[in-house]
Amino acid sequence: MDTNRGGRLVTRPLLNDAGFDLKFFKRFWRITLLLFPSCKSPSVWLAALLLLLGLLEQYIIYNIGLIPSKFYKIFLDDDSSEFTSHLLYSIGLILAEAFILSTKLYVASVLYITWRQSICRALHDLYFKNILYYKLNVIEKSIDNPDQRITQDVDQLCNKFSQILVPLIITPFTIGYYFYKCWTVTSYLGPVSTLVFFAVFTIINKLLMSPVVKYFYLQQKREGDFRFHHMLLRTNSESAAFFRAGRVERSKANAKLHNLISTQAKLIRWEYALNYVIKTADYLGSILSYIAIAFPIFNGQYKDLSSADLSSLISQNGFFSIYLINCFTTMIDQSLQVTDIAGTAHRIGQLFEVLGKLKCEGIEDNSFLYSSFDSHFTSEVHPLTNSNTTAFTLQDVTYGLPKSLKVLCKNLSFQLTSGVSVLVTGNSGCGKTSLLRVLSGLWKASSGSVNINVCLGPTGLLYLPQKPYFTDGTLLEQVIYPLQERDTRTDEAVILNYLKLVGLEGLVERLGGVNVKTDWNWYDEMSPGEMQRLSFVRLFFHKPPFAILDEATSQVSQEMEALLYKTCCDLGITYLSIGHRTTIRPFHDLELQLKEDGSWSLHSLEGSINSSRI
Ligand SMILES: Nc1ncnc2c1ncn2[C@@H]1O[C@H](COP(=O)(O)OP(=O)(O)OP(=O)(O)O)[C@@H](O)[C@H]1O
Repeated sequence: MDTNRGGRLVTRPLLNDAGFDLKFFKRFWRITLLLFPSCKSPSVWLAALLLLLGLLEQYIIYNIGLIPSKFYKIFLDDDSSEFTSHLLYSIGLILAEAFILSTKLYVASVLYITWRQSICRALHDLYFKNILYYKLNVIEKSIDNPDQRITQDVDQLCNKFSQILVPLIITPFTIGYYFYKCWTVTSYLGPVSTLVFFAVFTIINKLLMSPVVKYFYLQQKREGDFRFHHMLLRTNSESAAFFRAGRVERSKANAKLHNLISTQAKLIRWEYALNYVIKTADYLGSILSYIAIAFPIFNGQYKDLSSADLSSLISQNGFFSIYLINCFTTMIDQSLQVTDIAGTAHRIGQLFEVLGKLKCEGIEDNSFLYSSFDSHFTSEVHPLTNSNTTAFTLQDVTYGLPKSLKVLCKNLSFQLTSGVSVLVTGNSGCGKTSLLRVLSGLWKASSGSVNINVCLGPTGLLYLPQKPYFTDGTLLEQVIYPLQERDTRTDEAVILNYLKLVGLEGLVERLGGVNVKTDWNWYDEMSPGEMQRLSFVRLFFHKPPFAILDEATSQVSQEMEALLYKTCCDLGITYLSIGHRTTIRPFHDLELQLKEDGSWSLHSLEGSINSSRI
């Protein structure tokens, strides 16, 4: 069951989603190899240490369990000399147990973070390779919520597995041992009655658990819906306030709250019944050992024992039988946990599989960091040495929506050469931005060739989208993006000048400097026009020979727009822009007009120099 198809709810992956098929085992094996990459890896040593601590813990628990029986014997024998030594021995055992327990928890936590780091890194290596993150999130929709799989599922898997690993190995042996111990005291009665008792309560528990689990996950879903509604309003509170939308928002929030509360009420009722059964089992379990031992005592099997020895034996048996029940309970808990772990491992394995498949498909990314190749999209990355470089050439390119037969543009041929800026026009939805996606290799052209001769990125062809992208970090980090400080020499004075040029010096004042640490969410702190101006500062800072401007000035005034285009010209940046305003036409040499029927035309802005129609 996956309650998170919409990407905003908590998921509890269940094995039902996966199924125990060959693929499942392959995925599980892949995760296991990541958890234990080699015999000498730290996780193997940590797991071995954990196992050793688990065995020691069992030994100490056994001895602690026998402490009361020994005390009974000491008191009934009136043996004061033994009392002190047994007391010291008991305190020693308890201290040792406390030490082992906390060390075990510590080692399990270290193991958990080691595993989390190695799985997340392996996923990051694939996810951030080229543009796989885009492909997976936007085009390849075969798996849900990759972000949740990386951030939550990996965490759950590592956390649960680190806790369960040792009990999973040890519990079958402890069950066998305490079964035998019970048998030696009460013959078959003790172990069999424990087993029957356990089986009966497990069945009742299981019957009551089903509705509790169902309503628990429904509650999680409703909780998510409720929170999401408040989050949506928080993010868009200004727009809602302009609408004076308090009444409709309140009624929607109340409807979500009502759904949540009614589910919680049902959950509470089922939990009431379940708790009643659990408490009954707890207390009945504590007297079960007396029922089992009553038979051999009343049958005279222990009539030769002194009162002290008999009390001691009764106490011992109490411990054996309660611990046996405890072991059975642990085993059931483990089986539930194993189901969860298997489901989560399946989801993570699936993500690895899809990323691996996409990687093999060879998504192109000739950014400044990487360079690769595919049949429709070729790159010959070279440094720009002369002023007549062609940034890209499109030859007979036909493109459409991914995984769809809808064609947006047919047999398009044109190029972007330095000094000749191109304006792309056309009605909304005709495929202007899609052309940029094809150019950048995000979408594949269905036919024709796209030759990119420069690096996609700040040293070759920089892209400025309509909605600028800002990451977290300082103002300087926004400007130098997608480079990092270690990749480039940054001159704060230059950045400051550009900020002043576009009228953003106020930002520096608010932040206290260009490179002052801030926890700003940049989208909340700036107006859309300011974001676009800051985006241009990024362009001016990098001064690439070519730029793609996708309605990058739609939110600024015409005066500012003219200033931004003029500065591009002054800096020698040749651009391909998309824009609707007629005022930007003078800044371009050619117009590429896209039509809704898939045809196109290319002409000089002073007069047509070339045109084609299909
Ligand atoms: N990720 C996507 N998956 C499928 N279809 C998409 C995707 N993004 C856009 N489209 C569709 O592709 C078509 C062209 O979109 P595109 O963004 O290229 O239009 P546009 O000409 O830039 O429009 P506008 O001027 O409004 O920005 C539209 O019908 C749009 O719905």
